[in-house]
Amino acid sequence: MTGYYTAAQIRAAEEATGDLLSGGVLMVRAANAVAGTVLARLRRRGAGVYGRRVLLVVGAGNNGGDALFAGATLVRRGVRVEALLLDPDRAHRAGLSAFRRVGGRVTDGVPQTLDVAVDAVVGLGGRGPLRPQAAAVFDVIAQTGATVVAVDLPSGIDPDTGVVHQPSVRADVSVTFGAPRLAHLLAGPQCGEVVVADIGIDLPESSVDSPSNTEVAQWWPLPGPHDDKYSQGVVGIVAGSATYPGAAVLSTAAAVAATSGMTRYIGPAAEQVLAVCPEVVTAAGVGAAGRVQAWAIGPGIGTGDQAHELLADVLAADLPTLIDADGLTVLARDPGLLAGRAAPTLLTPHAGEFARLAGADPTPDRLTAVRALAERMNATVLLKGRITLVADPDGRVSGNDAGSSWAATAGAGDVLTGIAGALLSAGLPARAAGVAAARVHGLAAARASGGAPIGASALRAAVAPALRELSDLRE
Ligand SMILES: NC(=O)C1=CN([C@@H]2O[C@H](COP(=O)(O)OP(=O)(O)OC[C@H]3O[C@@H](n4cnc5c(N)ncnc54)[C@H](OP(=O)(O)O)[C@@H]3O)[C@@H](O)[C@H]2O)[C@@H](O)CC1
Ligand SMILES: [K+]
Repeated sequence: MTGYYTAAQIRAAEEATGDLLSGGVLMVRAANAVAGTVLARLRRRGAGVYGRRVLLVVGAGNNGGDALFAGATLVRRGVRVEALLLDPDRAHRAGLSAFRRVGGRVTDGVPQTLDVAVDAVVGLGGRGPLRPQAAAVFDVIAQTGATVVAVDLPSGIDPDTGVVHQPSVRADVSVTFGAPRLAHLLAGPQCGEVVVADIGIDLPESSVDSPSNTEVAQWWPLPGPHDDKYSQGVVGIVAGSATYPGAAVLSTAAAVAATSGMTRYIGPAAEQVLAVCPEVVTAAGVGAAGRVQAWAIGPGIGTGDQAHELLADVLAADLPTLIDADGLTVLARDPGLLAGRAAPTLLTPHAGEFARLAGADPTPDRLTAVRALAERMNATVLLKGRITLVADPDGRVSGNDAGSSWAATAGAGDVLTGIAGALLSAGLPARAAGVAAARVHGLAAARASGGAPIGASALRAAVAPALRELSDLRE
């Protein structure tokens, strides 16, 4: 599990090292990591590092200090390094003299040919967008095609909220120290590859995390020798309408693909569902469904009285329940439906449904927004997006970077509902079910796409192959 931290948590851990911080040891370690990353990127761009060109864009604080010490190391390796000081009077003193001592040069402009640009404008002390002078420098850098290495995190991105201010730096790689910051999850696409260097600081367990693929594989309920259809979970799907049977087919078929438990379907699209998945057991209503271990309700059910009645029936059963799409619209009008529930509830809104439930858009600070809604609804909330965030009412959050936006297609949410519903029925806690489903959804989308746009049917069909690949990671 990778944990993500606030700037305050990182600063407290640095301070706890005492002499290591005040004596500059932490900064030397950080600088070594920056130099190592720059050297690795130079090699990736071509043979040898001698004579290759690197520009350090240096701001007023310790983030710039990291770069200047790293620059000194690079100069000693024969790299041609120049430093552009945005605020010369406030540039890190010791760093600048170390850089100058070995022959590092200070410059006013961006060289025409450049291999690597180091963004050391701001790190944990950064607030707001890139200021105009720095923004102009990075505009010119973009034209050189240089690899951009961010020290700690790209400048112009808020370390704690991940808000990507405009303008800001977009990095190919971010090298950070001790542990990743919240921004590395929340603004993942802007950070590029994230390299975490050990500088010898100790951090407590984080309340924000993201599982590895191996962890997701280990959570996934795969049948053992003593399992039967009940021990693998029975999920009841309430979805679709006579006019819109597609949502029913997608969510039910995804549930069938996700686990080897049993899938029941309740709704008016039974015929269409059975045509695709004959293994599904259909029933006339929630009360007549027989044994169910978790419910997933919402896609395509409409938002009228009948949908309200279905949702009320499902929630009254007090089993683990996922609510999506139309189900969320109904719930937003009558949040009292959740009152008195003891079983876990997982709400899976996209930004628009989120706004209906919360009364406000989840952006720009999605982490704070999703936590607040989870607390208020006393339910686990999965906020969809390129970065999916799943918050428990107690404030713990798990995130998933889909790695691409191929899954942003009509019906993709129905597929997620089926996968997460199946995991709930197998007994996974709501947050784990949500983040694991989001991970497999993203892997399936990448697999189905291969670089071309996809529809939700292709995504659904790729769930099984994605799971097969994942199960190879189980120990
Ligand atoms: N402490 C240590 O030994 C270690 C520290 N480490 C490193 O230090 C970094 C934290 O350093 P830090 O605290 O000095 O803050 P930092 O991010 O450099 O900002 C400094 C100044 O920038 C300014 N500024 C703010 N926003 C701005 C903007 N948008 N655009 C332009 N300027 C802006 C603002 O000053 P202002 O101009 O507003 O007066 C602010 O005071 C950390 O990320 C890591 O890299 C590691 O080496 C481990 C050991
Ligand atoms: K930076």
